[in-house]
Amino acid sequence: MRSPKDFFAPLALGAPAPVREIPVTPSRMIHFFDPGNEKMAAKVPDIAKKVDVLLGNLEDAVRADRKEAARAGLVAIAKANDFGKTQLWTRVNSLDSPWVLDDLVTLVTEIGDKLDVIMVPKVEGAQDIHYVDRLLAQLEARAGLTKPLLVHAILETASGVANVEEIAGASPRMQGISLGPADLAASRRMKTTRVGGGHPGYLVRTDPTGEDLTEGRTTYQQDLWHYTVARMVDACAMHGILPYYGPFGDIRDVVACEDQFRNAFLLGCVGAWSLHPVQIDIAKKVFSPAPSDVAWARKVIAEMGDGTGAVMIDGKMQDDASVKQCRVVAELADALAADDPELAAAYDAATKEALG
Ligand SMILES: CC(C)(COP(=O)(O)OP(=O)(O)OC[C@H]1O[C@@H](n2cnc3c(N)ncnc32)[C@H](O)[C@@H]1OP(=O)(O)O)[C@@H](O)C(=O)NCCC(=O)NCCSC(=O)C[C@](C)(O)C(=O)O
Ligand SMILES: [Mg+2]
Repeated sequence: MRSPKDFFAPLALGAPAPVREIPVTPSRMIHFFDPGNEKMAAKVPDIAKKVDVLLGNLEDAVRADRKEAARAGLVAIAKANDFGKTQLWTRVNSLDSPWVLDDLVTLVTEIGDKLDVIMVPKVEGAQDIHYVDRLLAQLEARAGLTKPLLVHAILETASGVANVEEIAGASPRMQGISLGPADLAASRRMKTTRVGGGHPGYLVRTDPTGEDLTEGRTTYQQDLWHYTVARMVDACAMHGILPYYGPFGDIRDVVACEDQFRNAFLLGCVGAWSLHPVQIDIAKKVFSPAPSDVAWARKVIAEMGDGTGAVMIDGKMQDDASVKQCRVVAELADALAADDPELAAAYDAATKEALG
């Protein structure tokens, strides 16, 4: 464990100083693509205009014999394009794989100035982040980078969940954490066979009403990921970094995808992954606060004055704590609206109506 006094010191001579605050730029959807897949890569310049984050994936979902092609494809795409405000991230191979060292060396030295965040899969504990932290500092120094790369961990092993607080605080590079429900399910020996989402067998049932135990008993499906997402959100909030729901593998089921994303949004996540173009708009809709919620938040803030005391608004008690929640929603809305005139107009129209 580094001394708190050294926490913000660069880990290699010539490496840029770590950031003190994680930049909070919109990241409602982290859009995954395989940079070695020519069809997908061809769509990337257009997709870049619609997403907050583009992520060139090198890990799972890329076949072993396509790993080098994916890495080279990402280098070529990053060199050939300027994605403007859209962030460019990558997911490198896992730290125990034969590919990760070349992933890091190649990407940082070739396109380190174009990359914002490096996502590290299957993180088990702070030791994995420390390894990446030092290596990135050495490579940044070699590449002459002036802006430090940030690190995002995937929470997808049982030990990662057990150590999530120390992972979140392991380095000033830590930008955020995403839930990885598929590997996490396998690591925990859960009996699901899907990538994220619920399971019809995970339910509670109302009590019997008579002798027949099968009659008239409503069941309610429960959220398999509630505990993990809530714990991840706390760990991230404690360390000033950002939590994300990960992938929803049933691409066809856009309805359940929206529900899963919304649960994560309400619990504190700032975004989710889009694996297919159809999931981009779902994430945009869910992770941009609804105009009616923004209008309500702005109304409470306006009526609460300096934010202290207690008042009744539309029959509901408001005080310091509710105005703080309203500020979370209103500040997020302002940040998103700053780059999105359509959203700005929707928020302003709803506010005008609410304030009368
Ligand atoms: C699901 C798949 C196979 C369906 O791919 P498809 O070709 O069958 O779908 P489609 O509907 O036929 O595609 C229509 C068009 O969109 C294109 N397309 C399709 N997807 C994309 C995309 N993402 N970005 C850009 N373009 C895309 C596709 O190439 C096609 O182009 P075309 O019209 O010219 O023929 C495909 O969408 C895909 O491979 N997506 C990415 C999958 C991925 O990255 N998985 C890894 C993340 S999840 C994970 O790792 C788990 C975790 C966290 O680690 C853990 O929980 O443990
Ligand atoms: Mg995984």
